[in-house]
Amino acid sequence: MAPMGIRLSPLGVAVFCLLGLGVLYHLYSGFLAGRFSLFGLGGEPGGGGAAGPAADGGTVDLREMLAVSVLAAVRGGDEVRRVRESNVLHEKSKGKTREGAEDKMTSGDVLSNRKMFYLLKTSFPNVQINTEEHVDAADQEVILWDHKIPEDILKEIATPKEVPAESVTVWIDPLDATQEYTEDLRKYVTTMVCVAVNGKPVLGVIHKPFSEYTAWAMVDGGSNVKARTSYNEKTPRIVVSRSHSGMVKQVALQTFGNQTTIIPAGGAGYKVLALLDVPDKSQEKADLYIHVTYIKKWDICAGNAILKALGGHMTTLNGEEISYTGSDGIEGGLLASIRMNHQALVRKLPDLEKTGHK
Ligand SMILES: Nc1ncnc2c1ncn2[C@@H]1O[C@H](COP(=O)(O)O)[C@@H](OP(=O)(O)O)[C@H]1O
Ligand SMILES: [Mg+2]
Repeated sequence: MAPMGIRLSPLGVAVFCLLGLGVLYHLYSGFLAGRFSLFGLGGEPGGGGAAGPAADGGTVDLREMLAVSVLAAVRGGDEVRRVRESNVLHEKSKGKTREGAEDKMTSGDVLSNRKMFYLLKTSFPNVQINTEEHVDAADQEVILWDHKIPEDILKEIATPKEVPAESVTVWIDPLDATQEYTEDLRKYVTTMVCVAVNGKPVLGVIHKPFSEYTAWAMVDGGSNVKARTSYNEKTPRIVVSRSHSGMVKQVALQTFGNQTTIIPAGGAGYKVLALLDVPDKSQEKADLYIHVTYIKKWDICAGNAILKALGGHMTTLNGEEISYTGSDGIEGGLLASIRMNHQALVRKLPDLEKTGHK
């Protein structure tokens, strides 16, 4: 008999205990989940005060992401140079592009990809990374970043810029201009990293391994590269693909007239650098970059971010902004310009669907 005349039935006690256990389980599992999400980030439990989406993957600092992206592009570039200098490229075809060109891959692509991917993945485990080449999970490499931000970045970008990790998509091109790499046309080759936030290109790094030149920029942050002082809008020099050209020459001449100079060149990274003030002697200069065939986001995201940071534009030929999330490909061609009236250029260009110039 219980005190004060209350009788406890065995069933009531069992239900009460079960309810108590349920409440304890609920409280404790929430507590553990909170701790693990913080440890996954390397943060201190109880510190920070992050809210919203940060509860899942936490935040990342874009200035740190820029430092690691530059390091990744340089380390990948070292592999690209080493393989080229060894003259053993192990060239393979991944298949054909829609237009029937060989889609090539070499040991330079694979080894650079491995370095770049794991450096970024180890440093920022919670962000989505999309890369041109397959990553072999059985061939992992743990490369640790020393958490040093180079002086030139600190000088341009004075404070950290935190964004939710889940808003970030990284695009890696471990070797742009693979076709030209196999032809030993070294000046066209670049390695690239791009960081997009909510699909918008925000950080871009383009590295030329054979000239050891690196261009980087952050939208609303800073850059180590500038636009040139003048561009020819009337009869522009137009840089175009030499190996995936489609009807680009016809489109350019039809739009700007026969006085326009066409510069065929390899690599989307190289072609964006052609629009900027780049000290590298091997770099040709152009006023516009036009592409009409299908292209992938890792080829263009870094150039798009750099142009945007410097006040320029990269859009489809219809003038639409490109979103760097979701699918890999871009269907509507490309127009890249800086210090020009981009929308006026878009209006000048023919509609490729109607003219059949795709
Ligand atoms: N029609 C197409 N289909 C697939 N990839 C294309 C393409 N046109 C261009 N590209 C890719 O975009 C990059 C720049 O091309 P281009 O030098 O012709 O301007 C190259 O990247 P990779 O060398 O990284 O493969 C190339 O393969
Ligand atoms: Mg590429």
